[in-house]
Amino acid sequence: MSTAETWTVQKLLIWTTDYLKKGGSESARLDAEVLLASAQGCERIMLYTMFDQVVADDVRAKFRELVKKRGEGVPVAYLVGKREFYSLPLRVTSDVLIPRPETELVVMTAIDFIKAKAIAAPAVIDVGTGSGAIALAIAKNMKTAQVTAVDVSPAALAVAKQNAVDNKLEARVTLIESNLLGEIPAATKFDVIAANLPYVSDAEYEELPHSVKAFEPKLALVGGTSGSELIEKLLPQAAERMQPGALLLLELSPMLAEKVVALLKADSRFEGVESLKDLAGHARVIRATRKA
Ligand SMILES: C[S@@+](CC[C@H](N)C(=O)[O-])C[C@H]1O[C@@H](n2cnc3c(N)ncnc32)[C@H](O)[C@@H]1O
Repeated sequence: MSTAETWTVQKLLIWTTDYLKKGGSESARLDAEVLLASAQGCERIMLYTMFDQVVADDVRAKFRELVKKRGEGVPVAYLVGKREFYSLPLRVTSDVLIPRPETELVVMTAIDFIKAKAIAAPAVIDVGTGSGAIALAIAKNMKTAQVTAVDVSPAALAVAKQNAVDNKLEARVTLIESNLLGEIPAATKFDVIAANLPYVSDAEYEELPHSVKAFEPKLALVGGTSGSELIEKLLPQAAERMQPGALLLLELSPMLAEKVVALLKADSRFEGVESLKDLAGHARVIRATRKA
């Protein structure tokens, strides 16, 4: 990206895509577009109407800085400070996990359940809320839902709070600092308990790509020696706080699915235990209902 040349939007995108591809990005063109739109202060789609326009020096300087960091492996979502989840714009910082598309399966299943049961004012809790992704997507789409979102990280809760305010959902979403359901009285009962808790084992953590390990919070990723420790601790706490017929949804690594299904099946308080597959065909979410 030399200064003597005339850099149009199109030329800049071609150059950057090539640069990021060589650096190992699997989404080089998309990365380049998202970063240029951010530097330019416009929607990505607008770039397509600006291909022949020359990019101003100050925009190019901002863009160069972003591309440099992307080249060092910083995830695009952290660079632009946002990520869309279930059509909801969410702010993300390095204090929260970047919401993943697989997690939309949790939201979809919760919404389908609430609709099918025609629960008038569903009480929902999201355990390990991070950016607030699951809690806010359910609240946004279920207008009568009262949603509680807990996380052990105060820094993550601050991000979730901002996202609740930005999306005008703060009146129906209560944020609580809690180690699993420790701060939620056992007398409080929910219709849906959803959790995308850390599920990476200590050994798997070491093998994660640099772009995850170096930038996303370890607290959001590692579930313990086997990875399932937090999920296992949650099961009895959840059983106590579910209405009869209530739904439990657990996102996990496909490698833990069989183990968690077996644990739930062995627990007489649960029934209807089933694993749900993500778009790649992997067992990604376990569902179970509370026996009456
Ligand atoms: C995998 S991230 C999921 C974030 C968000 N729910 C999502 O799907 O994008 C797990 C979250 O659980 C939180 N967490 C870790 N240990 C916890 C615990 N013992 N109790 C409550 N939350 C915990 C982390 O701080 C992190 O925000």
